[in-house]
Amino acid sequence: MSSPPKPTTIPHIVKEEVIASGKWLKLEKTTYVDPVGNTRTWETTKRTTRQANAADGVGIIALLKRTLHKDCVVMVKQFRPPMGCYTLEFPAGLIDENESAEIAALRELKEETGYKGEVVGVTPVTCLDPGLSNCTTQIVMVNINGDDLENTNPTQQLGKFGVTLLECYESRTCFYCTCFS
Ligand SMILES: Nc1nc2c(ncn2[C@H]2C[C@H](O)[C@@H](COP(=O)(O)OP(=O)(O)O)O2)c(=O)[nH]1
Repeated sequence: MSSPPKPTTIPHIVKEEVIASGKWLKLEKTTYVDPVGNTRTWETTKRTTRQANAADGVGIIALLKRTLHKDCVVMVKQFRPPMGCYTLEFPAGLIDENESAEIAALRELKEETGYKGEVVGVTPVTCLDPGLSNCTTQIVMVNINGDDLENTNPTQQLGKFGVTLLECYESRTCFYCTCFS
């Protein structure tokens, strides 16, 4: 005879204790009740910089549009200390205090690539690595008018990002890309 099923429980957080804290990140021990009613703990990382009611950061899918060129997705190459190597990424950054995702995206795009863009869409807040961290992001879609004089010779404000353009083979999708710098 099988044992009777445990009653289902609404999972919830019991307490969050800080184990270690730095300037940018903290490690917490999260005590929670799981969906079958067991009390358990989880090791959780969080950013210390999170603003109330906002995602931690933005990721920017920026499409460079120029006459007589295929559209290009703008990527940045940068050295990432946690990886110990260079990575090729969508431009991204943290949302500042009192900043919207849209404004943060245009600011970060300008800083990292020199391009001035126009927001054409933004996703809801989404988590990034929920088994590790409560970090969240919003993906912001941006068009760049590459024919605009201020976008013909963009200069980065921070000077530490390598800007790479991925050319779109298909005008409607950007899944098949070739790389030139
Ligand atoms: N996780 C983590 N994040 C960091 C650390 N130092 C800075 N950051 C954050 C702050 C910025 O939003 C972003 C880039 O920092 P940075 O390279 O010092 O850039 P910047 O201050 O030159 O713009 O990363 C750091 O040591 N760890």
